[in-house]
Amino acid sequence: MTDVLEELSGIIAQRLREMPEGSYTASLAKKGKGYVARKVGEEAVEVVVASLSEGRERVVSETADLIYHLLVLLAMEGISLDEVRDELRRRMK
Ligand SMILES: N=c1c2ncn([C@@H]3O[C@H](COP(=O)(O)OP(=O)(O)OP(=O)(O)O)[C@@H](O)[C@H]3O)c2ncn1[C@@H]1O[C@H](COP(=O)(O)O)[C@@H](O)[C@H]1O
Repeated sequence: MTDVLEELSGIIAQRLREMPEGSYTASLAKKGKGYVARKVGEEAVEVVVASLSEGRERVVSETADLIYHLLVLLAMEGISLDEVRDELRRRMK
């Protein structure tokens, strides 16, 4: 079974290459890396707020938003999930 993060990263990379009409990823990319970076910050704050006061379902939903936006930012930086996996592996005790 394909890893969902891997699959989503592949879809995001395709959207960034093809920039199709109606794609939210393409619309983010058009606004630039600074905008996407700020979205990652906003989504992170939404995870914090959900965790402090909105319950676990909202935490799961906001975490999914955060991970999606983070994957878009990584793709725009040219960083693969494998690079992040390698870094996590390197620091694992
Ligand atoms: N996983 C996601 C995903 N998670 C969250 N979001 C979008 O992220 C936005 C987060 O909501 P916000 O209220 O923070 O943002 P907004 O007000 O809609 O937009 P802004 O004007 O603030 O940028 C929503 O519009 C969600 O639809 C996502 N959009 C797309 N995907 C997946 O990404 C892939 C490519 O999608 P498209 O680029 O749309 O084809 C597909 O597999 C999608 O399922």
